[in-house]
Amino acid sequence: MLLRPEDAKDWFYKGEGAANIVLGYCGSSLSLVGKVLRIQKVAKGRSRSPNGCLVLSNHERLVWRDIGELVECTSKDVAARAFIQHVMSNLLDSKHVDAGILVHVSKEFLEAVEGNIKSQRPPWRVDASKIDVLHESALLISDHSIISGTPKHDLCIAVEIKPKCGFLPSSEYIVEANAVKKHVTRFKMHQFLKLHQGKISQISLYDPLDLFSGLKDRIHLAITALFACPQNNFRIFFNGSLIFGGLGGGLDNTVVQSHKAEEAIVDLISPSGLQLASFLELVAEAIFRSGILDKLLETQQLDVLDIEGAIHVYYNIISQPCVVCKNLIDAELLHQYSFLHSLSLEESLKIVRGYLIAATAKDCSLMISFSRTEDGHNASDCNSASLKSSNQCYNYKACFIDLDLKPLEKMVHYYKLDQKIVDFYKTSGETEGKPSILEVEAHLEKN
Ligand SMILES: O=P(O)(O)O[C@@H]1[C@@H](OP(=O)(O)O)[C@H](OP(=O)(O)O)[C@H](O)[C@H](OP(=O)(O)O)[C@H]1OP(=O)(O)O
Ligand SMILES: Nc1ncnc2c1ncn2[C@@H]1O[C@H](COP(=O)(O)OP(=O)(O)OP(=O)(O)O)[C@@H](O)[C@H]1O
Ligand SMILES: [Zn+2]
Repeated sequence: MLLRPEDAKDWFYKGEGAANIVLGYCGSSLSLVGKVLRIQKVAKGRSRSPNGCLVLSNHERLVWRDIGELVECTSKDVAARAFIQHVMSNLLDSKHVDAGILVHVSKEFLEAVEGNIKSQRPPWRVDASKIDVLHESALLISDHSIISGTPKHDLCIAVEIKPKCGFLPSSEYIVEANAVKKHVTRFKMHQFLKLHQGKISQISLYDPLDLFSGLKDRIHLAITALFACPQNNFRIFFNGSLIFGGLGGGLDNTVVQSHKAEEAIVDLISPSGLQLASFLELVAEAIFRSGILDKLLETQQLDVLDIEGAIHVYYNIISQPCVVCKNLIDAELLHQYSFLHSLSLEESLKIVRGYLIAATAKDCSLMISFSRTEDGHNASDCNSASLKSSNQCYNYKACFIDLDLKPLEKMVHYYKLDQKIVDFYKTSGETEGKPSILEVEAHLEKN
């Protein structure tokens, strides 16, 4: 399949993250109805790697050497697809993962799309990046914000949740000074840094440990907190269009969040038989029943040593002196880390592979779409959830998105960011259950 300039009018802007733009389909081709197109972006002013170049570095090819299709990739799309298909899909269950298929896209098609969607993209995203028009392929994926086959007269509501890390690390390689990491979630600590950096205007009370708890009431609590402060962790779609949450993947550029928006959501949702509160309850019910987050948590826990351990092992792989150990004077710590540096290459590769897979699992999103069951019958590929309060049964379908491979060279960034988050939390975060100065300031500003 080749998409030509005359096809561009059938694709509309659906959203974007740091690396990709996602388009929805509004044309009439049966093979495209119910699909989205995920197109790669390139940072403005940054040159792209020429076609034909291997996507992975030599060290990355070592880490992923068991996955032949991945190591030989000369296109990011092919690599993304291979990683999802051969790694993430096995871990998360293929029924919740769609690796997509590659379609050819002409330069003229991409240029036409770029022109059509420009006004809908968040300005800061337009300033930072554009569609990579020299890229010859894009990924065609099922649109997870709708349930295909939903009768025309019925409605489909979907949520997108970016759960982030759902466990507290317990690695023995976490230094005593950072012991707080074992008690406070990374999400919470990161909130304080983001507030300080002006990336968010309010601390979210969402607790990933609630969402991953496996307990219905705590899951419900988490969903309610996400709704109260969605940032880039929560969105609602109505018949495939975003009605609540931030457009463009930013942290705090929420398009619909006012009280009015809440009313609008209620209006929109009620024809499907749901009120807002029941809808949030239904989301919690689906997560609880499906157990879909159990596998995500297991995959996140492939990060066994925490970045404070994995960073040393990373230096084994790239065969360079460990920058962390170089700056250490504590003999006991040096001794502890010398064990990590004595690991074999095979053991080191396994640890770093696990860390990178876990990093993908900590950053992906979950989309759950709902429609009413017709006469109590389930759609063939859906599960169902019902609400005690309304006695109404709903079909739902849950899928993971954004399962991209993280670059090996990001390990150093991960280490630095981790230290920055903890250091900042220790100096400015909550102390002994009392709100921090930052929280108080944010509260005062808001009121
Ligand atoms: O490091 P984190 O936890 O802040 O995660 C980054 C995300 O920030 P978040 O805190 O979720 O707002 C960040 O999200 P935003 O761009 O802020 O919406 C990206 O998902 C980034 O991944 P990548 O660089 O695009 O591969 C994410 O980077 P990775 O750490 O997943 O590589
Ligand atoms: N299969 C899909 N169905 C429906 N909507 C989708 C799908 N894939 C992506 N989207 C929408 O497009 C947005 C951007 O997609 P995605 O997260 O894949 O981009 P990204 O650039 O890889 O993100 P990141 O910033 O995490 O790297 C998502 O947040 C979601 O709202
Ligand atoms: Zn070291």
